[in-house]
Amino acid sequence: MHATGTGADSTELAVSPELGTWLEHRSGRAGDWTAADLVAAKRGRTVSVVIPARDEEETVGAIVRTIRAALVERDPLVDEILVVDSHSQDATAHVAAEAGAAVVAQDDVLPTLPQHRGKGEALWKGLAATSGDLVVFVDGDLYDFTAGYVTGLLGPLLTRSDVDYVKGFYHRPLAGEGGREVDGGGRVTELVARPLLNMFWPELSGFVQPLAGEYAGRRAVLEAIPFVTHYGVEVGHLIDLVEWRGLDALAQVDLGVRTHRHQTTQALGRMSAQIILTMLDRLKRYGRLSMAVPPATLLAQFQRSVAGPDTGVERDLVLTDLTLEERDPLAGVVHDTGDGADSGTAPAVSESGRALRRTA
Ligand SMILES: O=c1ccn([C@@H]2O[C@H](COP(=O)(O)OP(=O)(O)O)[C@@H](O)[C@H]2O)c(=O)[nH]1
Ligand SMILES: O=C(O)[C@@H](COP(=O)(O)O)O[C@H]1O[C@H](CO)[C@@H](O)[C@H](O)[C@H]1O
Repeated sequence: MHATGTGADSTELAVSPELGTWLEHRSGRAGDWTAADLVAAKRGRTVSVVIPARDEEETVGAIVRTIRAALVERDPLVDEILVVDSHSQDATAHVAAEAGAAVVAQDDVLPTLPQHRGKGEALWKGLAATSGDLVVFVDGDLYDFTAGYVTGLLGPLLTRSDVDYVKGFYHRPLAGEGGREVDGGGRVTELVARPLLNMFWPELSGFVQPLAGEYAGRRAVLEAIPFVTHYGVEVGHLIDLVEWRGLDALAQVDLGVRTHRHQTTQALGRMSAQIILTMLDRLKRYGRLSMAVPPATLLAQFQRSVAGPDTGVERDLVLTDLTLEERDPLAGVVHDTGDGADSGTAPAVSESGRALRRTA
């Protein structure tokens, strides 16, 4: 493992031997597997792709069409594609259905439960509303998505039995009015998630893109872990899985380049706070940090005043409640709600989604 850098006393720096070994044998490339190879490796297992989508009418259709053409019609690797319409205000649901995906409104899945907002909620509902033995999560705001994202993520899961969860990684340009910064994307990753993971879970510091929105896992494992309802879902997964299954059950695959719709700095401020709160919760949960006073969850931000200065600082004060919410592992919830037609089956998703039956 080539590394650069010297310590304050000019000693050579190096990652731990465990991490060095992990990087060597748990990092792959999307090109390592062809769709045809993976179809042959399925051996009766099924694959679901879940796309969380809030206001993604511009991009979700092309993503669905790409998966359908390459991995349903040409090589039958993917058995179902579900877009979870996450309170979109645009034509996301229509565009996704036209492209050939099943579509379900987020709140129509397990409707008898209290409802939450957020990306993690959309993912958890997507898991509940699908039935594949392997589940691939793909963001709906990608501009240069290729079928290789899906085959790359499925490769380790279909060809190995000792890997439970695979994260994508990629170069992440930041495209904006000022042009394109080649590796400027992943701002919350570089400024928040990576430093904190290196401090508190150094065993996870080998993940090139710990917040990557493209990842896949075995259903039995995904249904056994909680899903933080907002943007803390990715970092929550990594921490919960490394604590439960160990680093060797996790892998990462190079998917090339990823460009996506970027959020504003203020939105990433809220995302950062959700990720920090998730990590503080896990530090406490796993006994790595005790806190005399729990962190406050009300975030105050300041925006250029629209309605005229009302805060004495000539800006509008924007308050957001970031109380950490998470879904319990799905496996327990499905049995507890018992909404299925008979004991142990998953509750039918509403008619706008898919009538799914899954035995326990
Ligand atoms: O409440 C939400 C927030 C986000 N998303 C989707 O989750 C993915 C990633 O979210 P976003 O693009 O906002 O995050 P970023 O990639 O900017 O970090 C996208 O497909 C969003 O449409 C969602 O389904 N529900
Ligand atoms: O990686 C990141 O820093 C953020 C923001 O990315 P950009 O700075 O807009 O490229 O994007 C990711 O983070 C979210 C929270 O984990 C994930 O849900 C997104 O899928 C992922 O794009």
